[in-house]
Amino acid sequence: MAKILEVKDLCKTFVIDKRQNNVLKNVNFTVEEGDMIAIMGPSGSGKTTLLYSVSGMDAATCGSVLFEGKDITKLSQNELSNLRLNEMGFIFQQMFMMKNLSILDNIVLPALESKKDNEKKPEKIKRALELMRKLSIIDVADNDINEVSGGQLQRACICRSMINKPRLLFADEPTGALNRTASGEVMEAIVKLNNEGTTVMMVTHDARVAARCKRVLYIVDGNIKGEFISDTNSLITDNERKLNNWLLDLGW
Ligand SMILES: Nc1ncnc2c1ncn2[C@@H]1O[C@H](COP(=O)(O)OP(=O)(O)OP(=O)(O)O)[C@@H](O)[C@H]1O
Repeated sequence: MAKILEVKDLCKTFVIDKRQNNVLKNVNFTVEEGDMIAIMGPSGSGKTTLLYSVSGMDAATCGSVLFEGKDITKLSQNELSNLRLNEMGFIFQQMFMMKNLSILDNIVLPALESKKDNEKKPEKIKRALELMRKLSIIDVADNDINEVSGGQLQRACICRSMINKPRLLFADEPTGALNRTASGEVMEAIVKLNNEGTTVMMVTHDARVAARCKRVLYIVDGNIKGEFISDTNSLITDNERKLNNWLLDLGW
């Protein structure tokens, strides 16, 4: 498998009132095409900072982040925004959407911003509708964002994150604000996209969610302390039990 992301000696330090907080300390890992990785760890261990640093949303303090061989820490702000718009998708716990647009219009919006493909607007709308059908939210295409459930809204956010056919999907606690049923539906959607070839890297506190991933990296105090590889041949419940035991051993 080709490497899509190579993180080498990544450090991130925040300075507040001249006080340094070394949040990421020489982090190294690789993400291969088709991977689905969960980042877990105690609160404040640096999970979100890691996600933001490797996706170029936040600047690294030192080290390198190779996205398909290109070091994104060396890119200009403009190059980074283009890369994020066209090659990366983002899902957050807070489902930021434009209030004055329908669900469909929200999903299409990043495609209208992108010059990646030479597509006309009707083709972009067609693609958005296909994504909505795949994630079982086609019925709410014309609804306002306050006329859908939390699970539907998050699946709409996933459609939006996929509209420019990203190579890598980043998710920060994508199920954090959802009940168990909606969380299950959102995970089904993400697993489906991963099965179709989208590489996924997500932060989660939920072992049930992480158990659906192929790998789990456990981060403590800005360092990766261990890696769990899912047994894809075992039942999801068995994998979840093994993951829970592994997390307990690490002090979770
Ligand atoms: N923009 C920022 N400016 C200053 N410090 C920050 C910033 N973002 C994060 N930090 C600090 O970095 C550390 C790690 O935060 P981060 O949000 O990455 O942890 P986390 O593992 O995702 O936590 P949680 O599970 O609670 O969301 C914390 O000490 C936090 O205060």
